[in-house]
Amino acid sequence: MEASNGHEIPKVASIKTLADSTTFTVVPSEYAYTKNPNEQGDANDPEHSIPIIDFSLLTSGSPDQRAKVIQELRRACEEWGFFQVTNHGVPKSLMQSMIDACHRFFDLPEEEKKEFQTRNLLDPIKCGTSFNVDIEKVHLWRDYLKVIAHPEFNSLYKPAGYREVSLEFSKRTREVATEILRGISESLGLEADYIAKAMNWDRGLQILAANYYPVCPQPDKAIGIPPHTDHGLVTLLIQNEMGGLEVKHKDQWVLVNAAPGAFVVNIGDQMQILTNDKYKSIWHRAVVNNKATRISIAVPHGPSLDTPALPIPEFLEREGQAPKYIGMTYEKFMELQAGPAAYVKPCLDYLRVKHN
Ligand SMILES: O=C(O)CCC(=O)C(=O)O
Ligand SMILES: [Fe+2]
Repeated sequence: MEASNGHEIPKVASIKTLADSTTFTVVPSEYAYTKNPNEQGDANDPEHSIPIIDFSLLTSGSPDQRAKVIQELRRACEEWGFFQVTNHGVPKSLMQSMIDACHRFFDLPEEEKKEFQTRNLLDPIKCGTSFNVDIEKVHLWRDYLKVIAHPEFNSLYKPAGYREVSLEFSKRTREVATEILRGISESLGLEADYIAKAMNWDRGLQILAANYYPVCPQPDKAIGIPPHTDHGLVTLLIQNEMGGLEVKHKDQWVLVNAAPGAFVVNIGDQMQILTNDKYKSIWHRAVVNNKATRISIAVPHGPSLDTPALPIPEFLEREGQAPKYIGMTYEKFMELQAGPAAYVKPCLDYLRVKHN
């Protein structure tokens, strides 16, 4: 970027560099973000805990057990849009290795990360800081690394071990996501593979999106990721020992206390479209802390890029509903979400059918 006097304006440094470089006692003004204290949920309220789905009963339970879990899944999707998945069979050690590999990437010297800094949304590998430093008003206390793992597997060649670990992690996570999608399909009264077929899941997008949140001297005055919804069908998330994911539930922000080794799963925008608002894509955010670096890996799974999601006809017919959304390819939708339009109103609102 160039200023009017022709001088280069330095790009915003990674927040890691900034946080490592000085002993900050205050959040720099470019990062100042205010949260509404009245919306903070009570962390001790037992009601404020996202539902737990026992994955083993989906795949190897008796038909009765499976039917019961599908009911629980339906309730979790309707009432929360977020749930934890336990007993999924992905080894804790693999999850930990994936977090460690991403940590080693963020720890590379800034010079070595530069080659992966790009602005193009769908580049197979990209790293950067904040969200959209060119247009945003407030910078986020977060660096990221996004690698597309499906339909084509991509990988970094450094740090050592990243390729092997991310290949195994992306495969195993995708298997879990596929089963969850089957369960969600059934919970809507459809064939288990209905959504996968309609969304061209075999060519579907899977992104390994790692977030790095350094220690912040004033956690209440900055934000890791502000309120947003995820663009895909379902996102599966893991994190290191530091919490920070908050979910908007009944107008309050609820901190997700995930069991160690569990996946945190949430419904994305494409699923809200398919279900004509029955399963909503829930607002969530990442807060930062003043104790230790937090790393999360969000793994959004979506349709193939050329597939437009539309409310499911069989579902509409059964519910006697008119479609609430028009179609847009997943690629166009992602572009919309990454651009200035997303600051004007939620992206789903651009697709809502207008009734006169
Ligand atoms: O770090 C987290 O817990 C949330 C990450 C997230 O929401 C995202 O990457 O979309
Ligand atoms: Fe998210």
